[in-house]
Amino acid sequence: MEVKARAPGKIILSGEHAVVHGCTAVAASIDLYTYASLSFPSPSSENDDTLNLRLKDSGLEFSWQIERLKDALSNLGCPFPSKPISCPTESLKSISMLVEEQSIPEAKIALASGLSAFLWLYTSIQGFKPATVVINSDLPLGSGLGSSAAFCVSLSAVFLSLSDSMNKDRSQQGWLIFEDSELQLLNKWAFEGEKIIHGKPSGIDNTVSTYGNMIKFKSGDLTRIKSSLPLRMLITNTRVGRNTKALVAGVSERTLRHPDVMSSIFNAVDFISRELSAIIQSPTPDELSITEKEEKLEELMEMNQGLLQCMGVSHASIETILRTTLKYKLASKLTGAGGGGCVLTLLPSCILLFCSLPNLPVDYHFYFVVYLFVFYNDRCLDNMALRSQNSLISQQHGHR
Ligand SMILES: Nc1ncnc2c1ncn2[C@@H]1O[C@H](COP(=O)(O)OP(=O)(O)O)[C@@H](O)[C@H]1O
Ligand SMILES: C[C@@](O)(CCOP(=O)(O)O)CC(=O)O
Ligand SMILES: [Mg+2]
Repeated sequence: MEVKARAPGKIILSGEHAVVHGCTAVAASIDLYTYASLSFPSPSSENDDTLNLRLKDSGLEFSWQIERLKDALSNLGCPFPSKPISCPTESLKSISMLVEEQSIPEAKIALASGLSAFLWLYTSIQGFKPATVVINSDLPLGSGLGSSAAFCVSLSAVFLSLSDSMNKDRSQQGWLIFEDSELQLLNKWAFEGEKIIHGKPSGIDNTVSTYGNMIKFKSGDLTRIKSSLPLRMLITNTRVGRNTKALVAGVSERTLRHPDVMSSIFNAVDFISRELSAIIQSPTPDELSITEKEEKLEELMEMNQGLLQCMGVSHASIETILRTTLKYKLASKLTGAGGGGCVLTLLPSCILLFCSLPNLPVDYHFYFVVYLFVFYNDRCLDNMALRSQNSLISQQHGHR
């Protein structure tokens, strides 16, 4: 028996970091996914006493004897899929030891927190059953596109879909449909995984990965947003690696040193996100033309970037991209935790109009923009993949 699920990455249009401190942020899912599959061994299989995790992108494979897992995590008792709880400190210590025993190569040590999240989610939802889990991803890891959340959401989806908490009757052509309460449960579990990777996540990344589309998020509450104008964002990867946990901790330390200043900065970001979401949602045409709306969005993105600099999360590589795009009168901001990672650039409709002129190749604007970013770009997306349905899909093959 095998179950598969996928969960998308995201971009944050405004409000990263401030959202950790209770302010509003706006995020959208993107067309890059993390894929997870779970299979249980047949009774005659050789792998019936191990839990295996295969990370296809890094070419690494990890394996734990079920008895070893039971010894280390004996205090957990029965699995509790319908009651997401935070990993207790004692269990996290035991899990860290189980991860250390795997001797991860030094260059890939950042994966350790992902492995810990995996072990916590698996043992809490599925208990101590032998299984094989395979992961692969379109997303660059540690680049601000929410790979950690997509990892936790796709894992929670496969683990829950084979647990008693799922109603298996609601399937369409082999695809299991998650109803609202099940999505909520899965989002809560994914948040617990994110906590292990990030330390203090706001929950925006796992929420947008679970529900798809575009969302406004504040203090754990989500509001779905429908954009009334075609927003196109270029995503540029600086390829400077960084770690969200350290950046979030750095902002919290700065907040302790300068509480009043930081509170004003967060407050300003809150206003930016609220104004940005209002502009995105306001009907077109209204009193503002598309161009006027885009100009406002550009200004808000630039202001948000300035405030992120004040929080101490920009980076020389990000500043280089800001300067480069500014030469072409394009506005940019970092997305995600910053410190490297990815930068967003709004592609206004005047560039897009260019490509709809007769006799111009359809992809003209795309190549034009790619040309601008050729030195920096890892991946160009000309579309934010605004999804009309849940982006989570889980497919069952056969039955146990
Ligand atoms: N496909 C994956 N396989 C294993 N671990 C992953 C995967 N995707 C994400 N992770 C975990 O998440 C970490 C990156 O998360 P983070 O620093 O929050 O950056 P981002 O979420 O922006 O990509 C990785 O170092 C790893 O621990
Ligand atoms: C910085 C933050 O706002 C977003 C982090 O996103 P990412 O892990 O860099 O993709 C943290 C959070 O909201 O949990
Ligand atoms: Mg992350």
